[in-house]
Amino acid sequence: MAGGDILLRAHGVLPVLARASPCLLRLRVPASVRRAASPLAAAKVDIADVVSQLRSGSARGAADPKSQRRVAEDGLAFPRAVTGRTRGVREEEGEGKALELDAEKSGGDAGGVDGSYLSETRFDQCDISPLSLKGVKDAGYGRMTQVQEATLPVILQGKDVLAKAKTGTGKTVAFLLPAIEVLSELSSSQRSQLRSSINLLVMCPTRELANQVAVEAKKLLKYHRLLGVQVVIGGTRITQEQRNLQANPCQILVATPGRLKDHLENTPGFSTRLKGVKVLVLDEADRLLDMGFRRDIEKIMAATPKDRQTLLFSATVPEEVRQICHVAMKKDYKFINTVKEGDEETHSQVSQMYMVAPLDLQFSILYDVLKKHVAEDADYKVIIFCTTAMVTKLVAEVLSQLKLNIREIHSRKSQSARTKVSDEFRRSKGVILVSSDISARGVDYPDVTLVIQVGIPAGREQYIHRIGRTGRKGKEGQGLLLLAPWESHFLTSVKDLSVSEAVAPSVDSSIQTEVKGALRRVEMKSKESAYQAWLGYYNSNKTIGGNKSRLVSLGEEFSRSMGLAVPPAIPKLILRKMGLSKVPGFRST
Ligand SMILES: Nc1ncnc2c1ncn2[C@@H]1O[C@H](COP(=O)(O)OP(=O)(O)OP(=O)(O)O)[C@@H](O)[C@H]1O
Repeated sequence: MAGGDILLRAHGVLPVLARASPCLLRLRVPASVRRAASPLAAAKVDIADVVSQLRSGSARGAADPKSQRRVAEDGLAFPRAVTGRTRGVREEEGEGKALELDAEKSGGDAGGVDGSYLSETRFDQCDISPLSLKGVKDAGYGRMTQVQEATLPVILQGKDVLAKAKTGTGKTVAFLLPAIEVLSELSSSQRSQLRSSINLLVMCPTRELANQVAVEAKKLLKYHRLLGVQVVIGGTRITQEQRNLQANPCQILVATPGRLKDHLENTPGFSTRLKGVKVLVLDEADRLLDMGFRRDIEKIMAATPKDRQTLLFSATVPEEVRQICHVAMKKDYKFINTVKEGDEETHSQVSQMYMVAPLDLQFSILYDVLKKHVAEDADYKVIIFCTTAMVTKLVAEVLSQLKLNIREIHSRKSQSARTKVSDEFRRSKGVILVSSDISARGVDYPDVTLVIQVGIPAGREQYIHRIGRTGRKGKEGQGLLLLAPWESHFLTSVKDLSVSEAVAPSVDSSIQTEVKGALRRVEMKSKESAYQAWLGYYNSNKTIGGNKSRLVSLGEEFSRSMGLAVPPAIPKLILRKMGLSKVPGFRST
């Protein structure tokens, strides 16, 4: 087999499965090699083959001096010597033509194990106030990240900005810092006119993310005595928030859309306060502008002044968002894209694998992969993403029964439980977080070693955001997407990313026995709820939900994977809501 055909990287989940020597696992296949072939087109590679070729040096990994040089050229392993503007940043004005900035000089990835996600520019070389600079220094930031360097001057010019940059590369500071500068430069007469108004409004799709943004804002505001930040999020008592908003009105508000709309409709004086908005930020803009949030966001935007400055940030900007972003921004907005053309939207230092296995083996495979990962890395920190809240609960319960150190987070948990688990996971190592998509975007948990996605992700963007919980700030990470054979069509939507196939391990019988025992100990109620939620999720999937009789048999397969011989009955009302009441094969209560 030619070395160039090898797509499996030598670090990641793969070695766990291959039981390969750990020293080999640090070898890296450069992006140029991975890009040279389509991962999905590649034949399955025998793991022993890969390991032996890497050992003999015939595989084009970083062990080969030539490819080491190539790695350096790609900017993957060594810092690039750069001066001036951020390399590879594409700036585009409104609907106008793309402007390539020094694109020919740009290397490969914006990320790298050595910190090359940072630009050459230090914060103290920028036009920011001494108060902000002191806050930035205290936060421990010396050099700007590439997205910060690229967006700061444009935002300070007062332009609306749509910015795209890879996950974990500092987008929060990129919008907060210039927005704080805009506020701190308001003259004292403007300030007194705007008294008690909200001048910076940041919208986030999840509560955890809103809290995190507020924490980052507090760091930057440390020396800005006149500016304060508040958070309004769902799941907390609105009356308490109303009292806080009244007793201590702050100029900066971070919010989730539903709760903000609630305040707009029910909190006296709130809509007047929004008339003072100078800067509006949509963090995870593509998510906020999709159908789930769009109505709330439009209502909120309509309550803020038309001449505000608007900033849209995300790691993914699908074409549909480009089409509709004029709804939020002025015509001459700038699109700043720090993901170089032809580069992948995920990080090259994250090893991405997919594995296709039947549902009834997936709990055993999951347990096997986790056990090996835990044994290999004492500092393991894993996130497992599941399709729905109730499936998340079930997976967490099964894995807890298997004596793994599990935490569970999803929308059916109380907000206080969510906050507790989130804070604990942020601080900890040696722990596995089983999560629904509430942790998919934005949340910045340091040093996540492995992200596992079980079942088909809601879309390509969600896959990218979920995998982005690892490999942050240039660190290495691993990702595994576990699919059933009938879910493998999803792979076409990530075919341009370096997702390589890993062969499912042959799980030994002792693991299967342990898993069966664990499944028996999980309450029937959890299985019933997971089954209903699972059906709801796949029923609304365009490809799978289209064929109802197939959905019945897939549901039976899922229920068998939970150890049930017969699928649970479903309340009539729920079947009706899912549009499944007339489908033969579902039992109802
Ligand atoms: N200039 C900097 N130098 C070093 N670290 C930084 C810098 N700016 C931000 N960070 C840190 O980088 C981490 C990632 O930042 P952040 O969460 O804003 O990333 P992001 O691009 O918004 O990611 P996502 O796409 O997942 O939302 C945070 O821990 C943040 O404190």
